[in-house]
Formats: sequence, C-alpha cells, structure tokens
Amino acid sequence: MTESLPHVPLGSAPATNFPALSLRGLTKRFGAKTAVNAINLDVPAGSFYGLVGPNGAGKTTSLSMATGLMRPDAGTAQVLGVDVWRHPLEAKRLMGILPDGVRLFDRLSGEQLVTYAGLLRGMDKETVASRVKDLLEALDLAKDAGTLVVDYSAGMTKKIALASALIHAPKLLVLDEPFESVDPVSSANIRDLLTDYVASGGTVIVSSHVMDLVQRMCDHVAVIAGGNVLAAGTVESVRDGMSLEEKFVELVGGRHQAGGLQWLRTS
Ligand SMILES: Nc1ncnc2c1ncn2[C@@H]1O[C@H](COP(=O)(O)OP(=O)(O)OP(=O)(O)O)[C@@H](O)[C@H]1O
Repeated sequence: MTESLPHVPLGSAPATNFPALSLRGLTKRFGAKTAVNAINLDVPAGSFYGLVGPNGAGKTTSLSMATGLMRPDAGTAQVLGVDVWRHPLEAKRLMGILPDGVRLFDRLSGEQLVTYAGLLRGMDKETVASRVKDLLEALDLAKDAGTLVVDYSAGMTKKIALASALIHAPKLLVLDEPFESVDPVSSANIRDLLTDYVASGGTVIVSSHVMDLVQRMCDHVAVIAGGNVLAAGTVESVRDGMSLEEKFVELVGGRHQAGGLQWLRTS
C-alpha cells in the first residue's frame, strides 16, 4: 500500500478540520481490470454526500476499501483523520456501514440481529434494548421484530441491515444503495431519519442510481465512472444549472441512438 500520500484535505479547508472521509490514491485491480483508479476524494464532515455512477463504475469497490471491507492495492482511506487500514478498530468505531449485497445472520429474528449488532459494539443491554425498539419503529419493522431475517423481503432485509448500522450512533454512515427495494413510505421515513442525523452533525455517504433522489437529498455529490472521479463538489456546483441526471449523462455518456432492438417490436 502507498503510505506516503499526505492526507491534507483538498481545497482550502483548514487542516485541523478532518474530512469525515478522505481517500488518497485509492486503487483496486481485479486481474487486468482497474476497478478503482487512484481516486482522491474528501467528504466534508456534516455533509450528506451522494456517490453516483453507471453500473460497474467502481462505487461499491471504493466504498468497500474506504470502510475496511476490501484491502486496497494502493492508496489510503481515513475516517475523521483515522487511517482505516492502519487502525481498523478505531476507524470502524466511527462508522456505520450498509454494504451492498449484505450477508446477515439471517437465522436470527430482526430484533435479535440488531440487538446482536449493538452488543457487538460493546453497548450495555438497556441502551441496546431501548435503541432497538426505536429503530424497529422508525424503520416500520416493529410488527416483524420476531420474524427470522431469512423470511424478510429484500426491502425489509435492507432496513434491518440499516438498523444494525445505526445502533451505535456512528459519526459517519456509509450506505451502499440504501433505498433499493425499499417501499416509498419507508424510503421517506429513512430520508427523514438521515436528514435529522446530518442536521445533528453526522455525515452520510450514500450511493444511488436515482439522480432525482440524490439531487433532492444530498448537499454534495461525486460522479464516478470507469474507476475515476469525473466530478465532485456541492450538488449545485456539479450539476451546474442542469438537472443532476442531465449532467450525469453529459459526463458519463452511453445513451444509445433511438431505434432500439428491431426484433423486439411486436408490430
Ligand atoms: N470481486 C471482483 N472480482 C472481479 N471483478 C470485480 C469484483 N468486484 C468488482 N469487480 C469489477 O470491478 C468493477 C467495479 O465494480 P463495482 O461493483 O465497484 O461497481 P459499481 O459502481 O458498484 O456498480 P453497480 O452500480 O452496478 O453496483 C466492475 O467492472 C466489476 O466487474
């Protein structure tokens, strides 16, 4: 791993104010394929940060390396000034993570799973019990608290994984596609919960394919494609007068000419 790259924030932020997440030269190759190409990114503390990019852009790989789930080939990741790969325990204490394709202990009930996540974080039983109750209610899962996670729908599984990421009140939340499969009412409840969390000083990083949602919900955004950061900054500065979706298409390209698949036409 490259350790020599300095972790000074990009731009003019004061050096004493660490970004919530700072990536320098982060790189991952799978055989001949460079999935993440030496990216640099600073996520300001207290921001609601969207990460967008086409399929295969390198979002999940970047977030996995940034959160200590996948070892980078090169580069560094710091959470609030703590190096994720040199001091993993300290860094992970600061983070709540909703990984993509979550693998959970699905023979536990939803309530047991979130309780387990809290106890694993070293929290006392009473605090865990009270937060589990709050979280199950906030995420519309109270009536399914006793159901085994293996019997949950995709959206319910996403929500119980999110509850497990929130239980220890982390300073940084890293959520890979948190709204995928989640119904509109629960999505709105989750958005409110995250907005409150950011208003109280927390930082959220969320990857999503829904540009409209990112434009409305986030204050910062990074556009990633082909393992590179194409644009990053405030949503206003990145979209530059267009909708985020229009800007995304302009940056990333890939729209096909009208005409489509002739053989698929039924008349
Ligand atoms: N374990 C792996 N082995 C080999 N290639 C991988 C592996 N994981 C990811 N890749 C490749 O790395 C690239 C980036 O994948 P990644 O999952 O990070 O993209 P993504 O931006 O999260 O995509 P999506 O929006 O479709 O979820 C892709 O080309 C993918 O095929």
